[in-house]
Amino acid sequence: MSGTSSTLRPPSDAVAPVRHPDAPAPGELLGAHYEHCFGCGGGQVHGLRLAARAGEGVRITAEFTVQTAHQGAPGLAHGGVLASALDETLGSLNWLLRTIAVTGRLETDFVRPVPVDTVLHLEAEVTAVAGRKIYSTATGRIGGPDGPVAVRADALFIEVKVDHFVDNGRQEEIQAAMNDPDQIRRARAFEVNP
Ligand SMILES: CCCCCCCC/C=C\CCCCCCCC(=O)SCCNC(=O)CCNC(=O)[C@H](O)C(C)(C)COP(=O)(O)OP(=O)(O)OC[C@H]1O[C@@H](n2cnc3c(N)ncnc32)[C@H](O)[C@@H]1OP(=O)(O)O
Repeated sequence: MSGTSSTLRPPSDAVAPVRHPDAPAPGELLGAHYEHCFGCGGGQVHGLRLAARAGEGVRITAEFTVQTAHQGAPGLAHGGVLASALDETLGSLNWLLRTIAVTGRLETDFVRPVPVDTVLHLEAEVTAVAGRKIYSTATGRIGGPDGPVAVRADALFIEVKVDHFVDNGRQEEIQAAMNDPDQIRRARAFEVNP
């Protein structure tokens, strides 16, 4: 059983997404947008450490290995962790648009159980853009990149300015990020829009 709510259907004035000319080349490993991100950072002991790669057009591929710390039922991945992996993969599409956007809505279908130690092969794509609204979709397959779909999601991301983080994040981490030239460089990679 699956279905997408009407808020995730692009409006009639939506346009096709455009890959930014300075987007990472297809095949390029994207790296973390923030070292302490639960989804992609290396600084979180139980984080997903999801590794995403730029694809062709406005597509991303990513891999994530389910760890013992990610269990819900015995030996099986927690659904919230799988939703996080989908969310992170969809968030990585920001690199291709060179736009900063955050998840407004995420709808997930859990199709097959995902055991611990499984490599989840994720793929995401921007489907449409309407003003600040970015529509996207993702799948997670098990047993290989062409294996059966275990999870899938549709999402609506909303474009924000860097102020979204500066104004709302805890001061401690914001200050540390602002003092980190590498973090500033990564934030700029999203902000330079023509
Ligand atoms: C020096 C510092 C350096 C920092 C550097 C950082 C670099 C970082 C780079 C990259 C980061 C990428 C991170 C990816 C991580 C993975 C993705 C996540 O998990 S993100 C976390 C979870 N998401 C949130 O925490 C959002 C919380 N929500 C909000 O903040 C607001 O609600 C926000 C920004 C989403 C929208 O608020 P509004 O006031 O800006 O805009 P309004 O007017 O409400 O919405 C705009 C349009 O979108 C629709 N909309 C908004 N939310 C919707 C929803 N939930 N469902 C349907 N439509 C929605 C509205 O109906 C409106 O549509 P109409 O223009 O009128 O057609």
